[in-house]
Amino acid sequence: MSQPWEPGDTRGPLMGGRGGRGQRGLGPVIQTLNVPSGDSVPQLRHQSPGVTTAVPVPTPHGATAAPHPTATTDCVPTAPLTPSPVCCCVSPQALCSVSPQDLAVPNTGWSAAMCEQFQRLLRRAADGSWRRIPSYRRGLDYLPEVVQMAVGVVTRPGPRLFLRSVDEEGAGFEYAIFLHASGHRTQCLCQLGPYLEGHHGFAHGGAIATLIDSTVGTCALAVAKASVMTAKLSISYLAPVPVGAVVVADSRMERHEGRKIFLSCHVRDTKRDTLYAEATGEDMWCCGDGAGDTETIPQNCASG
Ligand SMILES: CCCCCCCCCCCC(=O)SCCNC(=O)CCNC(=O)[C@H](O)C(C)(C)COP(=O)(O)OP(=O)(O)OC[C@H]1O[C@@H](n2cnc3c(N)ncnc32)[C@H](O)[C@@H]1OP(=O)(O)O
Repeated sequence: MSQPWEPGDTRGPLMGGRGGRGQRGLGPVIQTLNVPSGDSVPQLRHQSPGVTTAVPVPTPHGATAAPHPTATTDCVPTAPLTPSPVCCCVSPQALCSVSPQDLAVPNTGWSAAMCEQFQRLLRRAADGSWRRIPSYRRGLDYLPEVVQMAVGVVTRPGPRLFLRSVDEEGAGFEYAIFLHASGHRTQCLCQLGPYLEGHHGFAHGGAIATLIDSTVGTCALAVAKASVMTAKLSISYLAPVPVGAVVVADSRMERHEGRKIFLSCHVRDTKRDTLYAEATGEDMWCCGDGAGDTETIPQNCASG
């Protein structure tokens, strides 16, 4: 299996240094939840040291999306990007009104295999059967339409999402989650970077668990349209995942009872030759009494 970096490969995050996301320190305050629709890819950022440029890229429908503003290009801070000692929730970018940066798009840390699979999944999504879910650094901006239903309009920055805790492109989790039109299935295309290594050359089991939990959790969120918590996760690790490998975690709802949503997840290579892990999970939505079938799952726990 090909690795995204080789020693001396200047594409790699270990050579590229920090700040590949175009931001350092804390991210911008989220002013709006109007994010790009799930099936368009707003930008592919090309990078040279110290410069991040938004360039248009083709959408899956063949149109060319306008460059999406980034904090780096449109919101250049005038102070060093270090967290404020007074309030950890305010950054130099906080006054900017840019939209949050969608990170579920190609960057310089994505391997050719990752880009190829991403394009394949975008093509598959073009008929509306799937859609790409934008992904942001902060959890509350994640799956915004679902979160908004669960907790109302978000007016402050959410906590930083664990999977987006590594800024260096390609070093940690690089991923894009696709949601099936049924709302009961998610697929996460993921490249596991070198900071996720456990045994030499292989991804840490906790990283695999994180990938699975996030894919399953996103599926549960989409089903419940409300806040959910993972109550149980059982994983069988069947084969080690090489660092740098591109995998697909495929999760679906199996059934639900009351507040519990039962889900399954399989992690495979992109050719489906290797089953790396299989898992079952139970997520519980965190308000209301629950219900016996999908139709009666509370659509808005905040008001129901
Ligand atoms: C926002 C953007 C995000 C954006 C991110 C989106 C994707 C990322 C998803 C990440 C998900 C996570 O990592 S979540 C973080 C990891 N998970 C957690 O921290 C959960 C910790 N556990 C809890 O908070 C709690 O135990 C809950 C919520 C799971 C359940 O507590 P509860 O609501 O008080 O329920 P309780 O009354 O005790 O029990 C109700 C019924 O459920 C059963 N039950 C209770 N707990 C469990 C359990 N762990 N496993 C099985 N069954 C259980 C009880 O036996 C009982 O059955 P009966 O008597 O009725 O038959």
